[in-house]
Amino acid sequence: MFVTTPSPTVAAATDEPVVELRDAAFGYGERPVLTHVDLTVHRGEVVAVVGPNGSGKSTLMKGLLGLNTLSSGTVRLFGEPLHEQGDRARMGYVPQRHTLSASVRATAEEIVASGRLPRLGWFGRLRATDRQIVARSLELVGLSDRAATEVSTLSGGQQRRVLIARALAGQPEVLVMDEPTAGVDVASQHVLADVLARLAARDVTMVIVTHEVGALERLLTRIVVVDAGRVRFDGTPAQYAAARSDVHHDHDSHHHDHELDPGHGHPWSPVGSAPFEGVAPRRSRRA
Ligand SMILES: Nc1ncnc2c1ncn2[C@@H]1O[C@H](COP(=O)(O)OP(=O)(O)OP(=O)(O)O)[C@@H](O)[C@H]1O
Repeated sequence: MFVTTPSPTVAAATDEPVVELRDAAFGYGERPVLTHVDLTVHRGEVVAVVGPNGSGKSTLMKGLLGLNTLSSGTVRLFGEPLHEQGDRARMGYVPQRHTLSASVRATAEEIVASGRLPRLGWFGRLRATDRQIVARSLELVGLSDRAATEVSTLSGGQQRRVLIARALAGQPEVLVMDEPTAGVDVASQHVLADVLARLAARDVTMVIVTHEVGALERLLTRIVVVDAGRVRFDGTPAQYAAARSDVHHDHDSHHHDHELDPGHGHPWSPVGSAPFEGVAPRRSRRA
């Protein structure tokens, strides 16, 4: 309900995790891609999930949305087992590399309105409140003035923002985003970071797969490192920076492995761009 009425009272009333994974294993067929995942997300947190290409980040996101096979362990959403979760709209999802095809002939407003579908009543018609929520979602991503624009004429960054607005229109309680800033120019990345900061200020819980931690550092409460199908680290940005500098120190003196380095020298790696230098310790959660 954050678009019209942020619900801090709900957050204050319950300390129950919104997402809770215990020893979970996820995959697509017989063999799990990710194993032994323990992850707890509380209301109001902004969690970045980082790691090398192919390490299992998207698989983790799909796993907590129930979009792939849970082969062992448990996933609980809002205190209930995943498969008993009746209201799927409580989890919003912005999938990876999803842009709108050039052949889509629809305005930004129409695309965002489609995100309202899970919330519509029997007759499936947009009511005045739905239209207000659609308008508010466009406003949150800074695209009110493009509501009537054909999406195919928008830039890649603007299209990503339309897709975020579409997810917001469903009024999810948790927003799961798979690389929302990937493939857009630096200026658009900053605009997207501002959009996410606005959502964080409204206590929207977010789990964000990203290769550009630096652009989001000011709003993160936690960083989770996934590598080779396992969660290797889970802590605050300050703990992450400290752990990484320890590992690097060890490496400099003893040539140890870069256990916490999600980049392993990948060009996108936050390592080297010093994303966490000088970041003050943050609340581990907002709620
Ligand atoms: N639909 C699928 N069916 C089978 N295997 C898959 C599927 N999607 C991903 N995989 C495999 O799961 C592993 C992890 O992939 P995943 O997409 O989760 O990694 P990632 O960390 O998100 O990578 P990237 O940073 O490149 O997006 C890879 O070995 C990949 O080939």
